[in-house]
Amino acid sequence: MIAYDDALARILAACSPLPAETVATSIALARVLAQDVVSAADLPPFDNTAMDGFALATGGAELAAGNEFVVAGSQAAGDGDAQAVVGAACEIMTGASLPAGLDAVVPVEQVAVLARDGDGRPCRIRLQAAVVPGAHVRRRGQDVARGQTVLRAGTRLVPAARMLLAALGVAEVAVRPQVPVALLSTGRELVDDPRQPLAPGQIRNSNGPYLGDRLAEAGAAVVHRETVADDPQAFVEALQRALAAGAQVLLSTGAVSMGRYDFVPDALRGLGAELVFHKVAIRPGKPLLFARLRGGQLYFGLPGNPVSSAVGLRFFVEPALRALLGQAPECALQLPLAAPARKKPGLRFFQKARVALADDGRAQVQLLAGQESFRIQPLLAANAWAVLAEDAAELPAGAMVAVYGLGADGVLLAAQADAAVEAP
Ligand SMILES: Nc1nc2c(c(=O)[nH]1)N[C@H]1C(S)=C(S)[C@@H](COP(=O)(O)OP(=O)(O)OC[C@H]3O[C@@H](n4cnc5c(N)ncnc54)[C@H](O)[C@@H]3O)O[C@H]1N2
Ligand code: MOO
Ligand SMILES: [Mg+2]
Repeated sequence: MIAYDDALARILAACSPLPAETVATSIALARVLAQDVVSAADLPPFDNTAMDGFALATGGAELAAGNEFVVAGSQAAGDGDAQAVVGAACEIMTGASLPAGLDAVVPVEQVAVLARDGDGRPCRIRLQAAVVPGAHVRRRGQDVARGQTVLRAGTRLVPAARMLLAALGVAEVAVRPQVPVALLSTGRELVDDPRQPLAPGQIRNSNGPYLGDRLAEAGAAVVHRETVADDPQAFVEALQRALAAGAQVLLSTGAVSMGRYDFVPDALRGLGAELVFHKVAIRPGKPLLFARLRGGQLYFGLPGNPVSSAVGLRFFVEPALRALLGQAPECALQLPLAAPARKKPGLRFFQKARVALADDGRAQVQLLAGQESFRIQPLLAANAWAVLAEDAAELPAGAMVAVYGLGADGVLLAAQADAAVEAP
């Protein structure tokens, strides 16, 4: 049995980033950048006004209230470059480029219109408030300067990133491919079809759907999915179908512990795989296995209990996916425990947890009731995983513990720490 940190180091040593591919930005949502994005443009692309009003030349000094201007010209969003009439103001609409020679904008609410032309357009105004140089002007390049690195390799393209790429006119991006993953559920007791009545001794396959959903969020594409009974030969055939489908990472659930039908380790050895480790000093999920297949593919044998398989995915598979996607390892938040806790020393515990706000408004972490690895329901109350160190035994309230989001896909725990939803 090895320690978690050792297990993780061995996994990461087996992972290098998948070769990059170029895709249209329009279809790149949730993909991970393989290269930095350097802006080829300024944003905003030209000086423009933030307010509807009148553009003025201040001459570099504040214009006092009471100043009067003739209004010559009108500039709206979409109009091209314009030249100001010397000494005159220009009517201007939000987003319009600033006529050359003008450097400040006074909002329409802050002027008195002294005269209008035959079409009702203002032709003479008086300032009702002082106007400073640069007022209400959005400068070219104020948001993004040309040549600036706006997104780093390893960044997931969330909607805000795509908004920026769209604003900059970036048509294509170099990204990592989604990691092709196969999902094998083992166990003759498992039933996949929710309409099929259960015979005595049968249960429904709950790990398969959970892992499939989480894998999609974590940047993987499930290329093969199969449920096999406790039959080593059927398992080997399923594994070969997974490889034929192009899987680079294979996950199985079940059949890795001490039982008569826990055939996965031997079946892998029979295929010439290198068993990198089997059994880790953690709870839940202790019988977890990691192997490299003959073709170099990564194999994770996740224990069958539902929460054990979830922990295996979150703390073993997801770090591997991040490495394959060229992403840096995650950092944990450190948050105080809401209540004292006890645990068995020697094992690292991964606990269903809820980050919530205490009365003083600070985030704290609550370890949920029902930590047994067969209990799915507490996962719904959880918004985080709390990790209790190997050497810890008695943890007082307020002790700092490492906290991770439910998935590694970058949801900020702070955002999840909403006090509105109470833990049961
Ligand atoms: N003598 C020992 N027995 C067990 C040990 C041990 O150290 N010594 N470890 C226990 C721990 S911890 C775990 S975790 C499990 C791991 O078992 P396996 O990985 O071999 O998984 P199975 O035996 O196939 O199944 C375990 C459990 O999970 C249910 N299961 C399996 N697949 C699914 C699925 N897709 N959806 C829902 N539930 C699933 C299965 O029916 C069993 O109840 O071993 C302990 N035993
Ligand atoms: O570790 Mo098992 O995963 O406790 O149920
Ligand atoms: Mg078993």
